Amino acid sequence: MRRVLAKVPASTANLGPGFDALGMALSLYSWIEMAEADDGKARLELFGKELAGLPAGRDNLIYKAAQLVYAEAGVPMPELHIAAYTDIPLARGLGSSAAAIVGGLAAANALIGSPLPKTRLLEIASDLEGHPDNVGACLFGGIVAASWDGNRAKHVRLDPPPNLEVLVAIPSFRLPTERARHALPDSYSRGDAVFNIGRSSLLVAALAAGRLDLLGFAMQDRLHQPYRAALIPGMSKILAEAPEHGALGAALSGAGPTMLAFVDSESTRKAELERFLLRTFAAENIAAETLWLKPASAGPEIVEPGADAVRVPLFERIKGEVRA
Ligand SMILES: Nc1ncnc2c1ncn2[C@@H]1O[C@H](COP(=O)(O)OP(=O)(O)O)[C@@H](O)[C@H]1O
Ligand SMILES: N[C@@H](CCOP(=O)(O)O)C(=O)O
Repeated sequence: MRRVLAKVPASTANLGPGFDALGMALSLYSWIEMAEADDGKARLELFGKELAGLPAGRDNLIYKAAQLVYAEAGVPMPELHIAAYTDIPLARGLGSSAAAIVGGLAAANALIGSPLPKTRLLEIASDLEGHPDNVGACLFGGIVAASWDGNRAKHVRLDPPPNLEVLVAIPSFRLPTERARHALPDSYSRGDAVFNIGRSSLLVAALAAGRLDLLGFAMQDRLHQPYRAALIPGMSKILAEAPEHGALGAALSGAGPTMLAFVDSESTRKAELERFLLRTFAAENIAAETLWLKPASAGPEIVEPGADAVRVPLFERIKGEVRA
């Protein structure tokens, strides 16, 4: 029986001004193991505290994504055995839902011999997620600029500049993306639209050219961060003052509540920046943890055991650690 294991990266969407358009994959991962059921019964095993309480049947996001691959490929849908574990905290703006979707799509596609190109997986993923930014980064790795018209998605992937490190401050509370989208207005002034077009275009060019000195200016946003600030105490102060504490630029990660700062890997001010982020959240009575991450250059990596392998050793080890 075939069995595959997908290692899927986290992602940060928007990067400030690139609302629903820009994303970067991050070195924090979800693991999804998938096989066609030999006993004809659907089964989903969820490991670790993050996935506790999520649907454990065909209504799970991973399972739904897998079903779409079989349907699109015209392959009869078998029952699936799926096991999942994630280090990506849920509903914090680090792309856990994108990782579940992309992992489900990539694993199912690999199981049936990869009939669907990744460009088509991007369209299916954008449809499920509702926007192409973090699914794009999760699928292709690196930095992705993507545009989706509700049917077709086009993207360009950039290698992240060398020397770019990512500090995230992750509050302990969850903020579902859907709720954070409801805080946004239905229309914007021409001034705000022009502001964001300028910053977002400059940001993509700066990232492509390795102009890290421009990030502070280019990451400014008027389309979503100002409206979400009320949901995330401390956010406005972090955006305004992170550069004074050594950040190249700062943004709300995705829909939040995680705050992200880009840092030059050779900076001598990393500890100062980390203290500033934690202190700012603490002043608002928000417990938070920091993580130092790197841009992840790869999308889903598929590990396929040989025909005689019964289980994937790596996933067994992860599950063993989680169960212990
Ligand atoms: N492995 C998973 N299996 C099923 N659903 C998941 C999984 N990972 C994430 N989700 C769903 O995605 C939701 C979080 O998505 P969202 O609010 O967009 O935040 P983010 O993607 O930034 O973590 C979770 O509450 C859960 O419903
Ligand atoms: N462009 C979306 C991105 C949401 O990312 P997530 O990781 O928070 O799901 C938005 O800003 O709503």
